[in-house]
Formats: sequence, structure tokens, C-alpha cells
Amino acid sequence: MANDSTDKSLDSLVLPESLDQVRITSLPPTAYYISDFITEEEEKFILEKIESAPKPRWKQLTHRRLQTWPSDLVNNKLIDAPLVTWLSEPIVSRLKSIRLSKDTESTDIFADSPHQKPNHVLINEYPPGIGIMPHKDGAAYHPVVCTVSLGASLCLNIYRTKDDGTLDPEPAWRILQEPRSLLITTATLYTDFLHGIADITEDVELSEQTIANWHLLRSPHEFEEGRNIRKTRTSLTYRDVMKVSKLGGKLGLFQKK
Ligand SMILES: O=C(O)CCC(=O)C(=O)O
Ligand SMILES: [Fe+2]
Repeated sequence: MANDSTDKSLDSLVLPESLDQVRITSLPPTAYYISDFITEEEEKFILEKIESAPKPRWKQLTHRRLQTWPSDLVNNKLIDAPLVTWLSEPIVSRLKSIRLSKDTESTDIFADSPHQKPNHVLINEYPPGIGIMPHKDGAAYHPVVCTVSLGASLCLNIYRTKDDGTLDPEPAWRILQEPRSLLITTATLYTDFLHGIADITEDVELSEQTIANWHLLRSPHEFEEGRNIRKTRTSLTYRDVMKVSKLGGKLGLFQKK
């Protein structure tokens, strides 16, 4: 059970004292990387929940499939509904428990967001050879993305736009995301840059010089030969959708006349 009271491996989970200790300093503001954000038991439990979700939960794209919790956005709006417990616990409370800095008045990463916590989770599954095109996440969300990686490692590429506004196809930076890690991207990294994952079966030329978060990795020795052979990697992206509508209000149901 991935439950904080029964999971003994939680004793080995040492979270940073504050986010400023795990900032990826070589990147534009701002990104944070925590290599051990969840335990192996929690990872396994969440992967089982994803796997056992009813078939219609999956949206099948050409090469990739995804789940959207609690539901898809409609015109950038979320229909008000709580997240299922296996997505909110322990991850959301753990996100809320980490302060930005050690200052006593310091707040957590969602303190300024409309609902003070994420209300939406996208689950993306990437088999080897499959990635996601460079993109921005757009205006529907408060500009904070918390990505928990499950199952395997891969590189997230960060891209610049050229002066003429077109995409520079060469990634400007690469972030290596290990299983059970948390990556937080916010500020200009959210608003001004694009991100994507290459459609490759192996991440190559991995080193201290080429990977922005090398010093924050749990196991840099695993990539000593500069290679990461892709296996299926699943990501949970937690965000706060800014506009939330009450379904009852819209349909005139449940309303007192
Ligand atoms: O899987 C990831 O790490 C990135 C996913 C992503 O960019 C998105 O869902 O918008
Ligand atoms: Fe994205």
C-alpha cells in the first residue's frame, strides 16, 4: 500500500529542506529537480492504478496514449471535481509540504496559484522511440508544472524560439528525468521556452556537460557511458487549471430556484 503510515521505505525518502536547494541553476528561471520524490512502493502502486484504470480512461494517440484526470478541459475550463486519492495522496500533500526557501515566511510552489494546489493531472505513457513534439503548455494553467516520472528515465528537451519567432530545432538544454523524480518548471521556463521529448530509443551523449541537472541526479553512474536506453516511461503532470466551472451551475441542475 502506498500509504504514508504503512510504507516503511518512506524512512529512506529524504526530501530537500526547501526547493532552492534543488534548483537547476544552469537553466533559465526556474526549474527544480528532486531525484527521490516518491518511493519504489508508491511508484509501483501508482503504476498499477494507471494500468487498471477502465479502458475508456485512455485516449489513444497515433503513437502514445494518455489519461486525463479528473477530465479533459473544455474551452480551457475544468469541470469541478476532486482528484482521485491515488493521484492526490501522497503526491499533492508532499508538493505542498516543501517550501520555496528556508525562510520562515516562505510558501510552497502553489501558494500563488488560483486554487493553491493542482487540480488536474495528465498521465502520458512513452514507449521506447516515442516522445512529444516541442510545445508550450499554454494559458489554461497557472504557470507551474510538476512532473513525476515513473518506470524509466528519459530526457526532456528545452527549446528556444529564434528571433523570427520560429522554433530553434536544436534543444538548448536537456533535463534527465529519473523514475520517481519530480521536476518542477515555472516562470520563464514555462512562458518563454518550449519543451519536448525526442522520438528516440536511446538518449545519448549524457554527461555533466550536456545534462542540466546532472548534479541533482540520484544515479549519475548509471549514465556513465553517456547512454540511456529507453524503456516505457510514464509521467504524471500536475497543474492548476485556472478556470473551473460547476457543472450543476451550467446545466441549471441542483440549483435552488
Ligand atoms: O511527459 C513529460 O514529461 C512532459 C509532458 C508534457 O509536456 C505535457 O503533458 O504537456
Ligand atoms: Fe507540456
